[in-house]
Amino acid sequence: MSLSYYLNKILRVPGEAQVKAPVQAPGHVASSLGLSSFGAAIHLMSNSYVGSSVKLLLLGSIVETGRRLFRWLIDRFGIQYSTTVRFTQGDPAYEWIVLFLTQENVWRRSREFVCSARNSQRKWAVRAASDATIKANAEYVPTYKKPQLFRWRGYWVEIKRAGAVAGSAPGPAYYPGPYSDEAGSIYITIYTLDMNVLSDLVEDARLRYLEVNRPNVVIHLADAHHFGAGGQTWTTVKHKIRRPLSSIILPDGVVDSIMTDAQEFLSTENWYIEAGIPHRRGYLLHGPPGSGKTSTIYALAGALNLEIYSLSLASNFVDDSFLQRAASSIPKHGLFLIEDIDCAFSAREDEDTDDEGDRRPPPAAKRGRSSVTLSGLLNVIDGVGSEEGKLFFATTNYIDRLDAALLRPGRIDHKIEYGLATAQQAHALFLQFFPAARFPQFACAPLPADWTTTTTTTAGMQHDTQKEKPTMRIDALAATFAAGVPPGEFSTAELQGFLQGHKTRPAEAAHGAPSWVEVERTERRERESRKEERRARAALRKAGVNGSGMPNWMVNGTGSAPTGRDPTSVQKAGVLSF
Ligand SMILES: Nc1ncnc2c1ncn2[C@@H]1O[C@H](COP(=O)(O)OP(=O)(O)OP(=O)(O)O)[C@@H](O)[C@H]1O
Repeated sequence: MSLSYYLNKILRVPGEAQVKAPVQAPGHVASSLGLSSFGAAIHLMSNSYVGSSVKLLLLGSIVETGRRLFRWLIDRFGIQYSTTVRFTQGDPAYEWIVLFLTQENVWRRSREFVCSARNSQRKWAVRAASDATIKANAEYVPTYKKPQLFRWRGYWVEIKRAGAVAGSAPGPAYYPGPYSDEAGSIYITIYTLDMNVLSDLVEDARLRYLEVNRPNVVIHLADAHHFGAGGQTWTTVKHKIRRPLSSIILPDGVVDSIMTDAQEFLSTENWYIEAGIPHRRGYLLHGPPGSGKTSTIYALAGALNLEIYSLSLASNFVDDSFLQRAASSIPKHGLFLIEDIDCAFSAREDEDTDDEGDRRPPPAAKRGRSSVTLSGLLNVIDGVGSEEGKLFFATTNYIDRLDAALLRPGRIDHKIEYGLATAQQAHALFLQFFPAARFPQFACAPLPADWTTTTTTTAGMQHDTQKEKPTMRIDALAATFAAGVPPGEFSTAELQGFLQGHKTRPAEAAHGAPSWVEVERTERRERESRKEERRARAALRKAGVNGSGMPNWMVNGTGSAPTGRDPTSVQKAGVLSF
């Protein structure tokens, strides 16, 4: 037989046409197994030149077959003895697993990082530096470009990621593997047959997340920057230190009433089910800017242990479908917050609200046009496609712009009005800024004239409070401050801004309030007169009159002579008289 026949026999590929060889029964079976070929090959190998070539060929075939067999075994093993789960960025479970991986120090085996300046949104960051001052500045985000194995409770777990590294600038996928089209996902594979191990891992991750975030309020924001990647809506997470409810200064009973109502709602789910009433509760906080609406909601969420899902209808990327998806992806007992809810009411957006003395900002609809329609908004509030058990909060500076359909009970169950600071609020705010405990020298004021200054430190901070001579007790100073600020004229945020400028000088703050009020009033008057001028100029432009007092069509031929129009309309603008 020829050499080509033997080679053909050895290297044949299943399914490939074979060179026909004479069949020799009973060696037929051995022949079909390739044993006769093998024997012949051995025989050939004894010939020096041909033999070594065939040996090489044979060796290569064996190695390749072994490799394929190994791959096949790994694949089968992987399919049968592992469970893979995907965590998508934007889902709360993604946050749990990110923290879990960071705590498990999986990054230690990473050899590729993205270095970036530290910021509050980074989730995968590792601050690997021995010097604490350096640590604070830069962070190293593992790319997890290659899958990594780690041990958890005796199980082998593998992590892969797809898409950009969380917290890094959007760009090409860092893991250009089979999942590269799915931005911002983490794949966890556990090598076990037991599904319970997977749920145990996820639960472990969730508990760690709750523990770490105990001192914080977690706020999920819908961020247009990331919108589109995998259709996620809640893509940005912020952690704010919990603010005590007592730090919200409102008329007596206001905060307590919201808190009690919300607590009752959360604890009476069965009652809602039995009564056939959807288990949700809506609150509307309305009033001028800087009066504490958002702060109240954050403080409540902290006290009730709820995560906030917040979006503003003034964001131009929010439309009905986005709103629907965002609402339906909020987990049970999440607090859904819509800021600037008046923005959904474009019907009345063109009304002129710049009345003299109206210090509110332009309506949300004017600041950023929302594509959300009233019916889209009502559907979301009614809970179409969303989990029940949600607290819904909305804020607005313009309650009069809201449609009656929105305000009906069942959608908005509780309306809370916020106002500009009262004397009582000014007094309380002053005491919050200057607690007697931090200013002990004011406790027994007035002091003798020969009182000398000393320097003390409180909680590691050096105060120069003693530089100010305590002539009055703190509570007396608070009363002086409250008397110096006219009630209902300034927001709490404005008073806070003034007091911040006197952090360590309570007496100066208290006695300086009246002159600050005068300065503020002057500035407001100036702002108002500038606004008035702008309004007059706009009216002129509308009427087709230029700066010379002559109609445009008379001076430069632009525009057209007013025909059939009220001839007094220009005069009504208060500028022309001809
Ligand atoms: N009633 C208040 N009690 C305590 N702090 C307040 C109060 N009102 C305002 N502040 C302070 O003023 C700042 C702005 O408050 P906040 O954002 O809650 O106001 P807002 O009413 O939500 O304003 P906007 O309508 O512009 O959203 C915060 O730093 C907050 O601490």
